[in-house]
Parts: sequence; structure tokens; C-alpha cells
Amino acid sequence: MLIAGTETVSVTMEWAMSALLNHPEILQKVRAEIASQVGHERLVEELDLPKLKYLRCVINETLRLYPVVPLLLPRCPSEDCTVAGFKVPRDTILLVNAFAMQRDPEMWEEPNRFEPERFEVALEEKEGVKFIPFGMGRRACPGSSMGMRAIMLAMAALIQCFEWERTGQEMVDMTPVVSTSMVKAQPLEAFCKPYGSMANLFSQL
Ligand code: HEM
Repeated sequence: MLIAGTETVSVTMEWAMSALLNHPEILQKVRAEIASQVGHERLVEELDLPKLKYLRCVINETLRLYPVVPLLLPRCPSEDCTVAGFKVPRDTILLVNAFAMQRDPEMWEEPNRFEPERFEVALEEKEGVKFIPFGMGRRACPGSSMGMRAIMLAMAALIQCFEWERTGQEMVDMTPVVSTSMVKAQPLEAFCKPYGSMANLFSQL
């Protein structure tokens, strides 16, 4: 539970921040949303999260392109069954490739493009199966809602309090490696400095 609930959150945040540094215009849009919905007189808090709709789209788009658990957890049917027309004998280990589904060009327009706006329109119920970063069914992630809240709150605070930049002209390397989870091959390095309008708040801490 500890690993399931901590590494997933921190790794997703690293992917999200990396994607934002490679798309400064999207980072700017998140910053503008936080400025209009929360301002700079106080720190963002959990009750603000429902208002940060674009930030939620950014996290969803991050989970689509960089799902921390790309093959979900293995399934093993207790009886013979049929999956997508294939006969599967009992006790076969089945893996669901969420990574491939979430980049399938038959399901997504320009699938490799980081475009949070695609989540501004709610997925239709039948489309829900194409976006499964938390798995689905009885064994789906029980911490999905807590995970989303933790990521959104931490990301919102980081963006509200600091200005972020890449360390140079070159883009952040987004190459993944898969171990127990899908992490960045190169850990993120970035520059940050306190955001001017938050200086008052920092001095009171
Ligand atoms: C970004 C955050 C997270 C992601 C992307 C994520 C993703 C997943 C995925 C894909 C599974 C497998 C589901 C399946 O195979 O259908 C899973 C299982 C699980 N997750 Fe998460 N998770 C996250 C956060 C959390 C948190 C915060 C907790 C707990 C506090 C948690 C606890 C668990 C547990 C206990 C399971 C195993 C469930 C079972 O086998 O029945 N996860 N998670």
C-alpha cells in the first residue's frame, strides 16, 4: 500500500512537471488558472481543487502518455474464457497494455501529442475503456481519487509558489524505462525560483 500510494504519485508528478517544462504555454495556462481561481494571497488548498479543471486535464493527459503502471496488474482467469475473440485457458497470465491503448492512433487523434485540452470534453461512457491509468473493474486502483488529489494539490502549490524553467535550451528527455513502474530514464532537473507575488506569503511562514 505504501509503495502503491507513494511512488505512483511522485513518478506521475515528475512526468507532469517534465511535460509542462517542454510546453511552457501549457504551464502558463495552468498558472493563469491558479491565479484566477486561487490568487496569490494564500496557499492553494484541497477545497480549491474542483475549480482547477485545466490542471486536472494536464494530469489526465500525463497519465495517458506516461502511465506509471503501463501493464496494469496481471490477471489470471479461474475458468476458461474468451477475450476479444481469443480462447484463454484457465490459469493463463494476462497482461493489459494500458500504455499501448492510451497511444492507439485508432482511439486517439495525434496520440503522441501532449494536449490536455482533449480531456476538456468528458469521455463518453463507452470511450472510458480507452483511458485506464488506474485500471478498471474489481481490481482497479482503490487509491485513484486520493492519488489524483495528492498530485493536483502538490502540483498546484509548486506552480503557485515557484517559477519553473528548463536548465537549458534542450527539451527535457522524456524517455521511459519500465521497472516496477514506468519512470523517467533521466531524472528531471529544473530551475525554480520563488514567484514574486508569493513573497509576502513566504515571509509569514
Ligand atoms: C497516480 C497515482 C496512482 C496510479 C496511476 C495508480 C495506478 C494503479 C494501477 C494501474 C493499479 C492496478 C489496477 C488494475 O490492474 O486494474 C493499481 C492498484 C493498486 N493501487 Fe494504485 N495508483 C495510484 C495511486 C494509489 C494510491 C494513492 C494508493 C493508496 C493510497 C494506491 C493503492 C493501490 C492498491 C492497494 C492497488 C492494488 C489493488 C488490488 O490489487 O486489488 N494507488 N494502482
